[in-house]
Amino acid sequence: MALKTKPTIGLTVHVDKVAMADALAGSIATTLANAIRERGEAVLAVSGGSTPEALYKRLAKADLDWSRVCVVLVDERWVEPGEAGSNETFLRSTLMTDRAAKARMVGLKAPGETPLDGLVDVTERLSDIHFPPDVVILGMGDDGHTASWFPRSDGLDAALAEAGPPVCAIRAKQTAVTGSLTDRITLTRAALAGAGLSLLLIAGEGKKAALEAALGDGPVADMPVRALLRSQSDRPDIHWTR
Ligand SMILES: O=C1O[C@H](COP(=O)(O)O)[C@@H](O)[C@H](O)[C@H]1O
Repeated sequence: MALKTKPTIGLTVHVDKVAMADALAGSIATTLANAIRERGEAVLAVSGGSTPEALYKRLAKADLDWSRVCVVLVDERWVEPGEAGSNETFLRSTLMTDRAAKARMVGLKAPGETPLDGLVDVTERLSDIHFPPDVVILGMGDDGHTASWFPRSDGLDAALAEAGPPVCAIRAKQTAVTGSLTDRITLTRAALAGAGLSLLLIAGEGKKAALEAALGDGPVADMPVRALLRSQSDRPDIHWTR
């Protein structure tokens, strides 16, 4: 059961991650099905992280023509599939199972020492994908990053630009909150803006405090999720659970 609380924040609270999954899987599947009916295909952009795991496993069972769904990663660490931290590996073992195994998945890791080296390949890979996606599932870090839009990172301006390429390289700065970070590649705000359904999923008291901070005053560069929270058109629906 989902309870609407704190209307100033606009946060939907769920009792746990399974309840969050049950509450959201239906509207995600319906949005994808509508896109398939209208365009013949649907695009689902997905984040890694621990919060959406139950949702992905639940969504994988949805009665949908998954052969017409393209699943694209929102962001990726610059590691090979199978290596620690790979979002692609996480998605293959959670979402790309059951009925959803028929979907096409587009990962963001390409050959190259760094994300900048791989950018041309990944941009080419994304060239036949319909942007904005029909559904975007985002998470948020304690530092206020979403996707791989890290505070004060090299590449953040490109990530937050309202027009431009769909993907960019990110080199995050090490902070007390995040520790050391692997270089990342991420979809940009330009790619994600205007999605049919945009969801920001967060879990835990720490993330709730981070959300409250992000909803307060301060530079976008300090908590890049603010770029979306302050947007009239691209503000995601926010869902929280313990
Ligand atoms: O670093 C990342 O973390 C966030 C959130 O992760 P969670 O474990 O709190 O759910 C995720 O959305 C993002 O894709 C990832 O790069």
